[in-house]
Amino acid sequence: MSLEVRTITESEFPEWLRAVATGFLYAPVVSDEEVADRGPYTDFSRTRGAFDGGRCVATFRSFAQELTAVGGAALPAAAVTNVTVSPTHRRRGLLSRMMAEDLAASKERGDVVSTLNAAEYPIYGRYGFGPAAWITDWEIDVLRTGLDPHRPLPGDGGRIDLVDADEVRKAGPELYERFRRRQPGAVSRNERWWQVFTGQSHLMGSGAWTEPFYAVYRSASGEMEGLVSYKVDDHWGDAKQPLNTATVQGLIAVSPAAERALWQYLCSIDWIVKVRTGHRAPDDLLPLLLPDPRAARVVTHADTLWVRILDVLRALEARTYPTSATLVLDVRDASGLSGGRFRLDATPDGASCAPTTRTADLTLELGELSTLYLGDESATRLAALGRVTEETPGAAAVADTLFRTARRPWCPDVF
Ligand SMILES: CC(=O)SCCNC(=O)CCNC(=O)[C@H](O)C(C)(C)COP(=O)(O)OP(=O)(O)OC[C@H]1O[C@@H](n2cnc3c(N)ncnc32)[C@H](O)[C@@H]1OP(=O)(O)O
Repeated sequence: MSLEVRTITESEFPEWLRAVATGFLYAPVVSDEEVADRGPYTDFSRTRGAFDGGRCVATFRSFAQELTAVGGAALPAAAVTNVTVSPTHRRRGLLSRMMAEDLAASKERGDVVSTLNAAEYPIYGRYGFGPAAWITDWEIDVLRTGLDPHRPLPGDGGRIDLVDADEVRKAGPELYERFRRRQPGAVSRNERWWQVFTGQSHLMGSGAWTEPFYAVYRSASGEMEGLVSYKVDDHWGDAKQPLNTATVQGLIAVSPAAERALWQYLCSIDWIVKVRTGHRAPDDLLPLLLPDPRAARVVTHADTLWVRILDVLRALEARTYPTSATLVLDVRDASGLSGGRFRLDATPDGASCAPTTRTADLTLELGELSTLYLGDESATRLAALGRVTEETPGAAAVADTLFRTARRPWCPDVF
């Protein structure tokens, strides 16, 4: 029997969610509560499934998102998520079919990029995605930091306050908007994101909810500049010494002072001997905020945000460049959606990009351009790996002066 790939109807949503649970190896049952909870945040015209008879055997969904480009522009993005194919139906091209349909629809809609978090590294490169932002998680050995536990409060006139979930839902979104508009690689959050963050709604497979602690930093003028959510385990040593670990669920700050104050606060709570930071930017201020940076040990370092440029011209014009240069890029895209030869004229005051017949300076696959886009990767490094071809000697170095950024992009969210 042939497999039908199509968008689903609302009445098929419970069966589709069961297929998601199956693909992600969660218990393959879905409660009415979950269906009711997620329905309003699911665009069924962008929710695809593959059906074998009446059974859903593959799932794929995209939703409207904004991605912050270098310089702060909010790019219309199609965020891809809930990608599964049941173990009985893998390696028959179902993912490729659903992806091709969604990418074409997103391009048609006018989205500039597609984004996703890849479960496994080898899956998405073939579709033009490239890893564009990475994360690092640290574990801080609090007793080795060199921070003075007798001075836990910010020394800058600001203050730390514990708040409850209601206040987080009220003030968090505005704080996050300020943060993401200045953070290349950050993505927009919807209302459901805040519901999940504060326990009003639950992600599939996330286990029983326990209420975290929430603390905010307010500057001397009273403005909220930072928010942290953390949970603490209950672990005591045999000799009755406290050995608790605080695990950060999220820490967002719009000033270095807020960042410093919140880490200092976490490292000064009695009984806590370890702080696990959660996903931070690889060049986070954190280790260097500690008198002894070696107290922070890297526990995870991994690609997180994958980007697939849909519209090269608009993507290149939307970001900023620190210097003036012209570069002709021959961008290969096997899908036929986004490739071509483009001339980028960049200046610090703005950039223009247009199709061209001029000889290329660099030839590269779309996925490599997507990897370079947020400034986190070096064209010189990709050229050394044979993944970017220099048609004009020195063109990779020119690309690096244009694309690379002083601070690394960061996407704190998993979606
Ligand atoms: C954004 C997100 O939601 S990430 C979550 C992704 N989902 C998962 O990891 C859940 C478990 N895995 C799965 O459900 C499936 O294996 C999927 C979705 C990853 C792949 O679905 P499939 O329908 O098997 O993929 P499809 O048959 O279209 O494969 C296309 C190509 O990708 C390759 N491929 C697919 N999955 C993988 C993988 N995990 N690792 C390496 N290569 C892969 C296939 O071999 C095939 O290569 P080919 O064209 O050279 O033959």
